Amino acid sequence: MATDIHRKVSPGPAAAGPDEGRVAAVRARGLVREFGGRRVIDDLELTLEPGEFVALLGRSGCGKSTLLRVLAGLDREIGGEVWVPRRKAVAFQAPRLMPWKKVWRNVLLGLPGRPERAVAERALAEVGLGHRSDAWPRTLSGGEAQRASLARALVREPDLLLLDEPFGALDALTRITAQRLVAEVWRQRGCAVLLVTHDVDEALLLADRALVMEEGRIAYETPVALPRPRTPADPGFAELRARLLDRLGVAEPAGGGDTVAGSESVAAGGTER
Ligand SMILES: Nc1ncnc2c1ncn2[C@@H]1O[C@H](COP(=O)(O)OP(=O)(O)OP(=O)(O)O)[C@@H](O)[C@H]1O
Repeated sequence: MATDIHRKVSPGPAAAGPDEGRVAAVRARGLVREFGGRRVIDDLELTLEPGEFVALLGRSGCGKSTLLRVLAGLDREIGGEVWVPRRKAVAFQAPRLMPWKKVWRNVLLGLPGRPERAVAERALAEVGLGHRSDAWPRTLSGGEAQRASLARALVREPDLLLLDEPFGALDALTRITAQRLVAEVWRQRGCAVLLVTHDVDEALLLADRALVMEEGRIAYETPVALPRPRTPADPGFAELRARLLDRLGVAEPAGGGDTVAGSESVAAGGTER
């Protein structure tokens, strides 16, 4: 059914489709993924600019993880066209560390050549885990394991970092620390990030742009033009949260921020696609 569009993966740090002169970190055109004849991704269009941080929201089962796997090159049974940079890395909700390898060896897992331990140690230091380099994965806390997983992504020097609910299993405090870490890594590295999350606040704290996926497409998007660093108390945050929750079909609890009344203002600032 599908053409193997990964032949079109760009060799450079960014991806440029033949239709446009501009470079982009991700470009998907008419992307389709079917499972048993059911279209989970259905004619999806998506562009990420180099260095852009984009959050992808959507109801459970709408196809977010499927899209991420396609962009990561883990799933090639697709139709349509995708351009992604060669240097890309992915981190999942479960850290997926090999229990029989020490942390630093896990970080280097799958890297081509024979990278030196110092490469792993630099990435571990970047995520605040330099002191656990020699540890076994089972001795790490959930937050530490997730940071090791992020270090494993960072040693790939990605131009595109794909994050699939990386903080989903963390407790609230650890999650805040992990979010700040990702914000800092992104600020320092300047790579494009696509973050799948169920958490609207997380999307608004981190992203330049929030997308809502519905029935296999990007159905809605809104810029998040708030100064950084952000907190949920920032002016404009509550309105954006209300707008996104509304678009996701979730009502805010009574008293939960300055709700947006009426469909006109809900649409204001965002774009239906
Ligand atoms: N390998 C597969 N075989 C068959 N169906 C699949 C496969 N992978 C995903 N699906 C189906 O595709 C749909 C989208 O799944 P996906 O995991 O992408 O959703 P999601 O938006 O990430 O969901 P969640 O937010 O719950 O993680 C689901 O109905 C799922 O059952």
